[in-house]
Amino acid sequence: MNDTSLTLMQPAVWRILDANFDRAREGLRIIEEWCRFALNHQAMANECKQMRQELGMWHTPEIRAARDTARDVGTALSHPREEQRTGIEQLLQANLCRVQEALRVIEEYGKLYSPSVSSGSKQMRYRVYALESNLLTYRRRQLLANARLYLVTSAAPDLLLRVEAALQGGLTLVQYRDKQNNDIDRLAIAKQMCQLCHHYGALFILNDRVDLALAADADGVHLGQQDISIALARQILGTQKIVGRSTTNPEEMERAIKEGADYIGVGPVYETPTKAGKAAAGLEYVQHAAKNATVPWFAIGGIDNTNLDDVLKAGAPGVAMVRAIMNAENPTHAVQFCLGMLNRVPQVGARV
Ligand SMILES: Cc1ncc(COP(=O)(O)OP(=O)(O)O)c(N)n1
Ligand SMILES: Cc1nc(C(=O)O)sc1CCOP(=O)(O)O
Ligand SMILES: [Mg+2]
Repeated sequence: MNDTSLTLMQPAVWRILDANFDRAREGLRIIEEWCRFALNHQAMANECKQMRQELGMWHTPEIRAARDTARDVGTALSHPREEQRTGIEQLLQANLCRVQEALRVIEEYGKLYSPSVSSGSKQMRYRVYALESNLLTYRRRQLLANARLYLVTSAAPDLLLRVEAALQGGLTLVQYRDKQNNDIDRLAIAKQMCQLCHHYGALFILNDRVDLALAADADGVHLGQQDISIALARQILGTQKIVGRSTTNPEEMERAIKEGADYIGVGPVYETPTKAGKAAAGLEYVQHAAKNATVPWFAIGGIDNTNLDDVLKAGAPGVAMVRAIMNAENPTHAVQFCLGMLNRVPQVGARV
């Protein structure tokens, strides 16, 4: 490229850089506010602030001077989706994308302006990817720590409708448990259920199958005592995903926690046709968990609204249910009722 053509295109390049420095900084500010005021997460808020300051240094007066808002044909353009965000997750995601796109533009057009700005922008884009992954992991762990009711699904002709009804009652944690479909159907259902859960801001966990959890981009997997090790599941899924483990006695609980389970199932509290043949561990095991568990845990097995109070009195901070929700006439009301009871009992100490 010769000097003349460079001079001719310079105002356009500077206008592009100016607009994208603004875009990246604004997006970062929106994410920073959430990290600071909602998550109270100093490290993530500081990372956003530092990136904004670095962008501010690259955004020199000469680039700012190229701004020509009056002639900008793009100021009135907005996508209908920009006006409507259904939840905080979507809002954060949209702004992370906005920052990543702006940094990519700066990286490319920056090559015509300053190689150091271009390469700095590329490095910053990778920092934003890391921030995105940290934010997602943090949100997952928070949702898990705060979840008190866990729906484990059973086969139903209107499975997704029932899960949606339960989500409408305020459920934030769902496990897809399917012992009868083939893998093609399982994966298709898992993907749909995952989307549904995320639409309602809930976590989606897959029972047994790490491979399908990965393929469906689930938030995690639930492993039984006969399934693969927690370490191997992490190796396959990555450190950001949740790995839960069933436990039936104090030894299994201790081992699951030592092996790094993110949460444990504690049961069966009562014998249940959903898991026929498995002896009840009883309320004594719930009491043991209440004293000893150091990760989030859910009492499971035969729990419904007739005995929930006993399970809560034994010290369970959260419960997992199949029939009480899946077979309820109205899953929304069933969830609301159980959450009402669960929330009457204050959370004693930290669950994480
Ligand atoms: C929350 C929760 N706890 C325990 C179980 C049981 O898991 P597992 O022992 O693998 O048995 P199946 O569910 O596979 O029959 C669970 N699913 N969820
Ligand atoms: C899937 C499962 N796991 C259990 C365990 O103790 O590990 S009990 C259970 C079934 C729970 O079903 P319901 O709520 O219908 O009794
Ligand atoms: Mg299992």
